[in-house]
Order: sequence, then C-alpha cells, then structure tokens
Amino acid sequence: MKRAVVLMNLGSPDSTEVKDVKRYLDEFLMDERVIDKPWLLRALLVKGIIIPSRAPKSAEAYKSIWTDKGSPLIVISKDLRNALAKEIEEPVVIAMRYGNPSPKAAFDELLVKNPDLEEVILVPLYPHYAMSSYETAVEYAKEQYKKGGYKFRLTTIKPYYDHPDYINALCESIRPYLDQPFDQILFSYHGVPERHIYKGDITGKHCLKVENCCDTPSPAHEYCYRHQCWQTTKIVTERLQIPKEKWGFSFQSRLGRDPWLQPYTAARLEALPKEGVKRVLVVCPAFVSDCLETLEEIAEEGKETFLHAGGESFEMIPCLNVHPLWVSALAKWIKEYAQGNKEMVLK
Ligand SMILES: C=CC1=C(C)c2cc3[nH]c(cc4nc(cc5[nH]c(cc1n2)c(C)c5CCC(=O)O)C(CCC(=O)O)=C4C)c(C)c3C=C
Ligand SMILES: [Fe+2]
Ligand SMILES: [Fe+2]
Repeated sequence: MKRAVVLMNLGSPDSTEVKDVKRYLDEFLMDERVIDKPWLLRALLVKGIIIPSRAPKSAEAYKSIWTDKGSPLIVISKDLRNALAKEIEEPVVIAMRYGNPSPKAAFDELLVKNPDLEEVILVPLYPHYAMSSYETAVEYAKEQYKKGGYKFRLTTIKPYYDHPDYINALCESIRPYLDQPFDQILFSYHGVPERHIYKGDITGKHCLKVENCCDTPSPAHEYCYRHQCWQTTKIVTERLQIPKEKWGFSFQSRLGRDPWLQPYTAARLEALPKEGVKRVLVVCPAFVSDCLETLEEIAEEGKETFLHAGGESFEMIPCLNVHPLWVSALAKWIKEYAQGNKEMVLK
C-alpha cells in the first residue's frame, strides 16, 4: 500500500511583522474550539479587543525567538520531518493548524510526487487531547480532506501522553538535567479554560467535579486534558524516581479573565523561591517542539519572574524536538501500523 505521513503542528505567523501576527492571531482565536463563544461575541472580543492590544506585544515576543530560518516551531517541525524521513520508507511532509502550510497544501504536495497515494497517516504533534489543540487540528485536517475530495484514506494517530515510546523519549530527554543539583522540576503544561474541561467531559459529572477527578478512573479521561497531563507527569516522575517533594505541576499561557486550569506557572515561579526552591528546572511536555510558549514565555519571562522573586538558578529543559528517541518512536509507530498494528490509530 502506498502511504505517506503528515506531521501536524500548531503553526506560527509568516513573519514577525504586526500585520502577519494579526492575521495569524485572527485565524487562531476565531477558531471556535479555542475561543468557544458565539461567533458575534467571539468576533467582537478577538477583532475588537484582543488582537489590537495583543498583536504588537506578540510580534515583539516572536522577534525575540525568531531564527534566520523563521519561527522555531516551523524550523523544528521541518527538522523533525527530515529526521523521520531518513528512518521510514514513506514520504513525510508537515502541516499546520494555523498559517502555512495548511493540511490541503500538505496533501497536494504529497500527491505531486505520489499520485498513486492510498493512505495518509496524520500525526498530530500534540501528546494530549484538548479541544483547542489535538481536536481542532484533526478536525481541520479532516475538513480539508473532505473538501478536497481526495481518493486516499486519512488515518490519525491517537494522543500518546502515556505511550511507552513517548514516555521513554521524554524521560531520556529530561534525565541528563537531573544530574545537576536542583530543588524542584516543574512540569508546566499549556493551560486551557476550565470550561473546556467541563465541555469535554462525556459523563457530564466527573471532570473537576469529583474529588481527585484525575486519579479516579472514568471514561471522561479519554478526552480530559488535565487527566492526560497529570498521567504524563506521574509516569515520568515515577520512572525517573523523582521524589514527590522535588516535582511540581502547573499550567501556563493563560489568556483573558476566565478561570483556567491551575496552578498557574507564573504564580508558581513567583512563589517557589519563598518556599525554599532556589534552583528550578522547567519542562513543558504539552509541546513536542520548542516554540514561543517555551522559548519566550518560560525561558525568558518565566526565568525573569523566578530570579526576580529570589530564585538562584533556572533551567528550561528543551522539548523533544528532534531527539533521536522521539524520531525513533515516531518511526516505530509508522512501521508497526504498516505491519498491521492498529493500536496507535483512531478507530
Ligand atoms: C484561548 C486561548 C488559547 C488556548 C485555549 C490555547 C490552547 C493551546 N495552545 C497550545 C499550543 C500553543 N499555543 C501557542 C501560542 C498561542 N496560544 C494562544 C492562545 C491559546 N492557546 C495564543 C494567542 C498564542 C499565540 C502567541 C501569543 O500571542 O501568545 C503556541 C506557540 C506558537 C508558536 O508560533 O510558537 C503553541 C505551540 C496547546 C497545546 C493548547 C491546548 C492544550
Ligand atoms: Fe496556545
Ligand atoms: Fe480530572
């Protein structure tokens, strides 16, 4: 069977110019799975309030991390494509949920060289399920697939937040940093509004309603971002034998005034030195590629917050990026699927 792989990430603006950042933020924040308000209210909020005030600040933030080759998230996604292409027989391309290249552009690029393509395996570069990340990426790819009337089959890799191969890569990417003296390793995940968690609860009565909801078995967990982040943290800390008092769990990147998942990373980085944590390591497992939210929000702003509050040393552990174990995990999933193992794909 003639197959190909699409690695799908979030996307970045085309440049750091305010007009490009505005266009990107407009596409991003007008997504009803990101800002889940009725269209008119969302448009008023996004176009009238958020974009005019945020775009110039975001453009400055992007400038501080931009590389000669472009946005780190795009550059790393391309590097990952190249590394994976060396490990598997199938052609590999990238696609982005917002900005370029779109899934349609990725499908068309594949068809130019592979007109007899029979199946595309979509790999969302998000380990955890969230309406505003994994779900919107997959639904958008499916929408473009249907609109395009493509003849090949589209198959999607499941969230892999607890998959042994992903966990192994994540653990080995963290392990070398644990050799140095540290007081705490903070697992900081991109936040989401609490409302998104309630919405995604298929039981309607579990998430954020039952005490210790994320440790209490429930069918809701298949779609619960908080549970999945918690599981990644628990499995990794157990495997790396990090004692309970030496790790923390928090959520970053809050936007707006609604309550988001807590504790907030910025608040923790501010409080930690007063709690005696002077040397901190931060790891951001919700992202597999370094991006604005890791390189600017954590490594620049977060570091400043922590040191200003009395912290002495701050180190951010890079995302998996093109870690050889991450590349080999992806390659293994594709090879196993081609051999008939359907475990890694959505039904
Ligand atoms: C309501 C707002 C947002 C939700 C919900 C949200 C969820 C979410 N986002 C990611 C991953 C990334 N987000 C990134 C940037 C970013 N995120 C938001 C808003 C929400 N995200 C904004 C407005 C931005 C743009 C930059 C800014 O102005 O702050 C990025 C980085 C992109 C880059 O180019 O580097 C990533 C990656 C996840 C995984 C997630 C839900 C779990
Ligand atoms: Fe985001
Ligand atoms: Fe939960």
